[in-house]
Order: sequence, then C-alpha cells, then structure tokens
Amino acid sequence: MYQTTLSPRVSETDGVGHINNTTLPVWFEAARNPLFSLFTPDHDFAKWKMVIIKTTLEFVKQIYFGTDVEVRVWVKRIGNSSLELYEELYQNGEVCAKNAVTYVNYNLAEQKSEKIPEAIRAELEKHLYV
Ligand SMILES: CC(C)(COP(=O)(O)OP(=O)(O)OC[C@H]1O[C@@H](n2cnc3c(N)ncnc32)[C@H](O)[C@@H]1OP(=O)(O)O)[C@@H](O)C(=O)NCCC(=O)NCCSC(=O)c1cc(O)c2ccccc2c1O
Repeated sequence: MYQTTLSPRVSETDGVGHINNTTLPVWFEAARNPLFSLFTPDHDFAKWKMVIIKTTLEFVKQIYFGTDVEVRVWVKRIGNSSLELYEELYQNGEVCAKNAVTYVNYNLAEQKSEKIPEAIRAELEKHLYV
C-alpha cells in the first residue's frame, strides 16, 4: 500500500462548509506520485506513460478543513498494459471516500498501449490489495 498525508486548504472548502467534490480527484492523484515515478522515474513528460482511462469515486462522508487526510492506494489488478488501483481517503480515522481508477501504460509518442515491464510489475505486486 502507498500512503500519503495531505492538509486540506481553506480554498478547497465550498460555500456549504465541506471540502468540495472537485478537490478529491486531485488529492487521489497526488497520492499516486510514487506510481508515476515508477513508470517515468525522471518525470520527463515527453516520456510520460500513465494515462488515466477510468475512475469511479464514492463520497462516503463529508471532509472538513482543519484536520489532515490520509490517502491509501493499493494495486487491485495488473493487466497486460492496464493497471487498476483501489484507493481510500481517511479523516479522523474514518473512511470518507473510495476510488477505483484504471491507468494504461501508454506510449504517447507512438500513440499505442504497451505491456507493463516485468520490473515495474514486480514492484507493483508488493502493493497488491488483499
Ligand atoms: C488509453 C486509450 C488509448 C486506450 O485505447 P484502447 O482501448 O484502444 O487500447 P487498448 O485496446 O490497447 O487497451 C489498452 C488497455 O486498456 C484497457 N481498457 C480499455 N478500455 C477500458 C475501459 N473503458 N475500462 C478499463 N480498461 C480499459 C484494455 O482492457 C487494455 O488493458 P490490458 O491490460 O488488457 O492491456 C484510449 O482509451 C484513450 O486514449 N483514452 C483517453 C485517455 C485520456 O484522454 N485520459 C485523460 C487524459 S490523460 C491525463 O489526464 C493525464 C494524467 C496525468 O497524470 C498526466 C501526467 C503527465 C502528463 C500527462 C498526463 C495526463 O495527460
């Protein structure tokens, strides 16, 4: 499991007093930085590999400014070129959001999906959801 702690910003709070729904995809993406580094270690966008293809976000409880949140990311399934992640966001020890997301290992220069390399696959297997 990959784990990231984030501090909600005042500007992420909406007129109703809770963290706005549009913020959550950004927080979940931030928690995927170790995975982006795995696929593109030098962060060169010309060689970027991870392209998002599908996401399903569940809002379980409201989230508020003033208390850090923790995002946990597991690898749910490693396909040929695709990768499914399962993610949970916690505040005060309670799960507030769940997200499932699929990425494709995509060669943007050649515009084609590519098999996930064995070395990356081995690293991903250490973070499988059980
Ligand atoms: C990504 C696509 C090109 C895939 O097209 P296609 O389906 O034709 O490809 P394949 O047949 O080869 O399938 C590959 C792989 O994907 C699985 N798959 C296909 N469809 C789905 C689906 N609906 N749900 C789940 N999985 C699916 C399929 O089974 C194959 O899996 P295997 O494991 O069996 O190989 C095409 O779909 C496409 O172009 N989609 C649009 C993608 C897009 O525009 N995404 C949003 C923009 S990208 C983005 O937001 C982004 C994020 C970043 O973090 C960036 C960081 C840095 C730079 C850029 C970034 C960026 O642009």
